[in-house]
Order: sequence, then C-alpha cells, then structure tokens
Amino acid sequence: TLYQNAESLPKATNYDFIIVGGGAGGTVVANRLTENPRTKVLLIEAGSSDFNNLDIEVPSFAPRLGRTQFDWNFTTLGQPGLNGRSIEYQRGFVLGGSTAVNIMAYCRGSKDDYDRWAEVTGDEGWSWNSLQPYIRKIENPVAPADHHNTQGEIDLSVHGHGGPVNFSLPGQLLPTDQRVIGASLELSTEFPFNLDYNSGDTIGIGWTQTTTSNGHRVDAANSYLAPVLSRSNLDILVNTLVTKVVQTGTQRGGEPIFRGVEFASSSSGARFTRSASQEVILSAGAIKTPQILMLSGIGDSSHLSSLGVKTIVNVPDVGTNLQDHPLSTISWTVRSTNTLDNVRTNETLAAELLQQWNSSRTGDLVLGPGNQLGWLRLPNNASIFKQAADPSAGPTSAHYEFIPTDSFVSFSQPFPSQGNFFTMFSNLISPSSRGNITLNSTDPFAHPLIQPNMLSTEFDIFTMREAIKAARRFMSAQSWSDWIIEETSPTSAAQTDEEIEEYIRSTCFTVNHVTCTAPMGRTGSNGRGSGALNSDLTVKGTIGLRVVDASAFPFIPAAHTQVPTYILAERAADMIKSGF
Ligand SMILES: Cc1cc2nc3c(=O)[nH]c(=O)nc-3n(C[C@H](O)[C@H](O)[C@H](O)COP(=O)(O)OP(=O)(O)OC[C@H]3O[C@@H](n4cnc5c(N)ncnc54)[C@H](O)[C@@H]3O)c2cc1C
Repeated sequence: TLYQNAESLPKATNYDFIIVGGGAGGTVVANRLTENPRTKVLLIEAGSSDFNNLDIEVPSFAPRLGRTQFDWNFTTLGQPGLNGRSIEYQRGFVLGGSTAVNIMAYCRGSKDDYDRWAEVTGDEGWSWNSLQPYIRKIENPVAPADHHNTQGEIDLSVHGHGGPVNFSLPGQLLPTDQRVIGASLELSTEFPFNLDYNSGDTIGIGWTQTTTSNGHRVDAANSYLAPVLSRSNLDILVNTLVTKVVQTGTQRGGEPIFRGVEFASSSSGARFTRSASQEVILSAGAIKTPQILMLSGIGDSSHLSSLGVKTIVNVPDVGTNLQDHPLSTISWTVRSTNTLDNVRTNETLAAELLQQWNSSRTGDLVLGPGNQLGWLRLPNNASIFKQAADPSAGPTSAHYEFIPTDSFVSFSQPFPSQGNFFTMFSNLISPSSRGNITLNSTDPFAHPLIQPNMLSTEFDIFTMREAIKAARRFMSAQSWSDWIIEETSPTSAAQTDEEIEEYIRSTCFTVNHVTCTAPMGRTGSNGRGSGALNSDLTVKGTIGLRVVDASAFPFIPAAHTQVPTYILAERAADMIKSGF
C-alpha cells in the first residue's frame, strides 16, 4: 500500500524490515525481500511518488530536472581545487531516487573495479566473477526505440535476460555516430573500438547502453517497485523524512541494537517512531545516509561531540572517503545544420518532437547521453606515474571517459541561441581526490556540509588536462574533417598546460556520482581507515542496521554508478534473505 504521509500509516502493522530511501539501493531490497510473502516491509521515501511525471519519463528531458521538486537542491562547499567554487549537487527526491533524474547511462564498471572491492573487504563475494549472477539478474536487453539493427553495437552473450531493468542501445541514430566510430577505427591504438564496455573490460570507444525502453526512461521506481506495488507485504510511505535511526536495545556483548527509525513529514510536524523485528536498512544515498548515521550517534566521536551529538558508536569513517567524477567539456562549431542543438533553438521542432514522442515514443527525445561512450587510460609511461600511484583499479578500468555529444553543452557558459556544435565531455573516472560529508547542524531537515574536494591531487588535474588534449587528438581524425569547423572559445584559447588547467579549475562540474561515504571494509576491523561497514554491509559496532546504497562502495567504479548500486543491492538482498 502507498501512504502519502506519516499520519496515515496504520499503527498496528508490524514490519520485519524498514528501508530508508527508495532509490537504486532501496527499491532492489524492497522488491527482493517481499518476494517472500511472509516478510513484511516498510519503505520510507522523503520525496514524492510522482515518478510518472513527463519530465522524468522523456529521456532527453533529463537536464530539466535539476533545481526542481525532484531535486534535493544540495550545493557543495567551496572547493579549493575548483578555484573556491561551490557547485550544484543534484540528487533525486522522488521514488526512484537519483535513477529518476539521471542521464541513464547503463554501465556496470570493470572486472578490476569489483576485484578491488573483494580485495579491500577480504570478501571474495564482491569479485567480478562471484557477482556474475547478480550482474545478469538485474537486466533485460530490449530493442532500441527506432528498432535499428544492433549487430556490431553490443555483445549479447555477456548480458543477462529477463531481469527487471530494461536497457537498450540508442533509439535514434545521429549523423555523428559513424564519425565517432570511424575516428576510433582510424586512431585505434589510442582509441580502440570496444564492442561492449559492459563485458568486464571497459576500455575503448563503444555504443552507449542506456536505461531506456520503448523510448521511455527506466528507473528504480518503474523497474523494481511498480511491478510489486500490489504485494500486500509491501508498504511504501512517501513525503516522509527519516530523521534518525533509534537504538532499541543492547546485545548481550554490549553492542547497541538499532532496529528503530524516527520520521516526520515536515520539520515542525510530529515525530513518529517504528521498529523492525529484523533490520533497518539505510538506502538514503551517499549524502543522506552518512548524515542519518551521524545524527543517530554513529560516526566520528570528535565530530559528533562538536555538535553536541552523543556518540553511541564511534565509527570514524562515516562521512569520509567521498568520491565523485569531475567533468569538463570542450565544443566545436560544425559544418552541418542538422544537430541536436535544433531541439533547443527551434521551438516548432521541439513541439513536433514532443508530439512524435507522445504518439510513437520515437525521435530525438528518446535519446539519453551521447550515442557512444569512451573509456580510456593514460599511457603506461605517462609522467605522472613517476610521482603518483595509479588510482585506477587495474587495466580494465579507465582513467577518463569521453561522452561525444551532437550539440553544444556547457556547465559554465550560456547556451548559444543559434548555431550547430559538437561537444566532448572529458570526465575523470578514477579519481584519487577524497572529500567528505559532515554535519552542519543537528536539524535533520538541514543539509549536511558537502565537500567533494575535487581535483585536489596532482594525478586528478594531470588526468583532466590529458583528457582534454586526448579529446583534441580524437577530433583531429580524418573522419571529422567534413564535419568539424573549429574549437569554440574559451577552450580554443587554452593551449598551454597552465591555460588548460585554469580552464578546468574554473569550469569543472560533476557527473553527479557522489559515492563511498560509508564505505565497506574488512569485517571486524575497527578504527579510522578500516571502513564504516562490515563486508556484509552491516554498520560496524551495531546490530540490526545495514547500509545498501552507493555510500557503501569502498572505491568508486570507473563507470556511471547506478548499475554498480543495483549490483551491490542485489547481493545485499540475497545476504539479508539468507540470514533471515
Ligand atoms: C543528475 C544525475 C545524473 C546521473 N547520471 C547517471 C547516469 O547516466 N548513469 C548512472 O549509472 N548513474 C547516474 N547517476 C548516478 C546514479 O543515479 C546514482 O549513483 C544512484 O542512483 C545511487 O543510488 P542510491 O540508492 O545510493 O541513491 P539514490 O538513488 O539517490 O536514492 C536515495 C533515496 O533516498 C531518499 N532519501 C534520502 N534521505 C532520506 C531520508 N532521510 N528519509 C527518507 N528518504 C530519504 C532520496 O529521496 C532518494 O529517493 C546520476 C545521478 C544524478 C543526480
């Protein structure tokens, strides 16, 4: 049953599990736990249940969703590596969480990413090979919206079938597609073609897989939740913020039991508490999960006492270790009048395209991010490796990512009202910078302090710079010669390393992949740097409390982060079920 506010939740119901947050992590757990009709689950979501909103459904409307009713409206602290700038830090505030507002890239990450998780946790179950059943269980490949022949664009043998998350190749082909692929074939030593970056080896340029199906966004709400809404053992409470987890007892060994949650529908509204007979599962995402833990007395004791919060369990790693992917863009004018810029600059065309989407779910509006993605490594002899260790997980993980885009995009400049462009996103995908989340106040309705600390290491700025230079080399391929006119300002003026660095620091934005703020580590090891969670995702030093979301990653995968969250949550659900 779906309840719209805390007051309406029946008091008499007893729950086995209470899940906090209905995003990528929480929906998977809610779905899998309620497969057993005897398991009663309550999912509490702070945002609304309006995941059928048109701006969410139409894939290419994704950029409209920031700073709306579907956004938490976070802003970071000033970041030293970004010339002191604060940036908008988007997170989904609706059932589906950030999967309802993201740009839909479908990326599992690499074999080395998961093997590193297994290594740092000492838990072989997190390795790429061990996770295969979960990796395949999630997904279901479907035809692209335009039903084009996808031979040569995907390796279906590495994919699963019949899972809840439909994904597809680009639903509308673009004139730049063959130029991207052509440049990769031409410059294949540096930019090799990769038939499927989801095979475990991500490296190269390949066709983008997206969480879209039949021209429509696929998110955690419509894939994992909508099909099971009618289960009588699943209650969902929306528009309700969990303000903290509550200690409900003490285990014989002295460990505190946290099977309670406190929640409220508004900051001045009544506070309610409920407890679960088995577990409370925090899936509030990488910003709110550490905030909830700290507000509940679980975190670094010196930080908690500075705000007058009584420490119940001293877990120094809560809120530390934040990792994210910075992005930078570079644009060119093009010889064509047929680019996706027209959707922005021509209102008549935009109206026609919406009509086309409404009637047939086809056309330019079905598109997610660029139709291809590139996952690339610095050369082994790059000078930076003389002074810095390689932060990537291994040879199947990229250092940086390309998103080639058939239009103008910038996060620092106004969009031109006319003209046709091509843009390359260069994203740092194996960063060594680390940020943190701390409390600003003890008010759960106040935002915590968010310090991503992007580009705070030599490796990170070096790699961003090299990624811009690599983008220029890629665009100098013959296959672009009849398309590209010239690089636009201000990047065209940034030629020396110092100039490129200044451009990056003054314009760099985020791919919105905040993760790793309650990282799992070795089970039983304690103290700073040992992780906030055991390798089964239970919170260190507690009973009855687990974290299942992107906070739990020890390292950010060299990938977009929704699928790694689904993968983590699928295994978590199995671990929970087997212990119950
Ligand atoms: C703009 C944007 C673009 C992105 N693009 C991509 C992409 O193209 N591909 C990709 O793979 N990934 C992308 N991501 C990242 C991806 O969506 C996230 O990594 C993923 O959704 C994380 O899952 P999660 O469960 O940790 O958190 P979320 O999915 O954010 O879910 C957390 C949920 O908890 C709720 N919540 C928080 N606090 C509370 C509380 N106190 N009480 C109750 N509920 C609470 C939130 O409202 C939210 O619904 C993008 C993200 C954004 C924001």
